[in-house]
Amino acid sequence: MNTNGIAATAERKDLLSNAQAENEAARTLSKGGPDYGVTFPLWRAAAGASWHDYTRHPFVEGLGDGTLPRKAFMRYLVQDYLFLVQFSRAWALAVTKAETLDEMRACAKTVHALLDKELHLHVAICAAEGIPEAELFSTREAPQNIAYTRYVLDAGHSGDFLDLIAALTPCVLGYGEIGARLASRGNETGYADWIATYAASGYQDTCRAVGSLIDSAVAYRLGSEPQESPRWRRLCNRFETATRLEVDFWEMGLSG
Ligand SMILES: Cc1ncc(C[n+]2csc(CCO)c2C)c(N)n1
Repeated sequence: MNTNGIAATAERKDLLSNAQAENEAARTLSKGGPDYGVTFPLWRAAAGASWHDYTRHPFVEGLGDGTLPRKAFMRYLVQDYLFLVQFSRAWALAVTKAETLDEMRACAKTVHALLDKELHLHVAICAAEGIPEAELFSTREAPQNIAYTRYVLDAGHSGDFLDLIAALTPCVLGYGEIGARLASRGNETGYADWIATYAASGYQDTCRAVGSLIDSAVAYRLGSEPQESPRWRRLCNRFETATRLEVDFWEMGLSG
């Protein structure tokens, strides 16, 4: 093959991969979002309109088109710092509720990522706005923040690993879905860094890893037909309740 032939093949491959990427995006949209495994899409479908209210909330749309007032974003971000502190505790609880070493490792990794990466992002943005970390830590928690984080912790304390994971899932995978969708619109907004954090391939990989953790945890405890288990409905309820608490969290950002 001459060099032109090689170039033409490379170009065709590019065209093909673009077409594949577009097909993938179209399939993703028609399904209501990325799958991240097999359990998550079932829980998402069972949550019905609540999932839409969470992932298409006006706060989210404002991030996407840049119309979200900075004051609302900062109110959200300061509360989110406190939220992440409680979520680190919840993932640490998941380490103690785990039943396999792989589960323990996956949850411990998330605790580490939260404490050593995600929290720093919030601290850096707040520092740039003149809010020091000590002030963040001593801010009063909003009732919506208390309701959500303590609901998740209670799901873990009163239930088993699956109860806790079902309550943790909307947070992790919902942000993956929101980030991917907002980034695919390609708007240049003041919130591009926030969007890029969750659209990044690193975070999308995390979402797939968490999706696979959920699938294995469900199969390990409920077998190959989990939807037949008497526990299935309760897990769907946990997922939906956490989803509704995410909606309230966005509302808190817009209030005041
Ligand atoms: C209200 C609220 N919900 C979800 C997230 C996203 N999030 C929370 S913890 C975590 C990492 C793994 O658990 C991610 C991505 C957030 N920051 N704030």
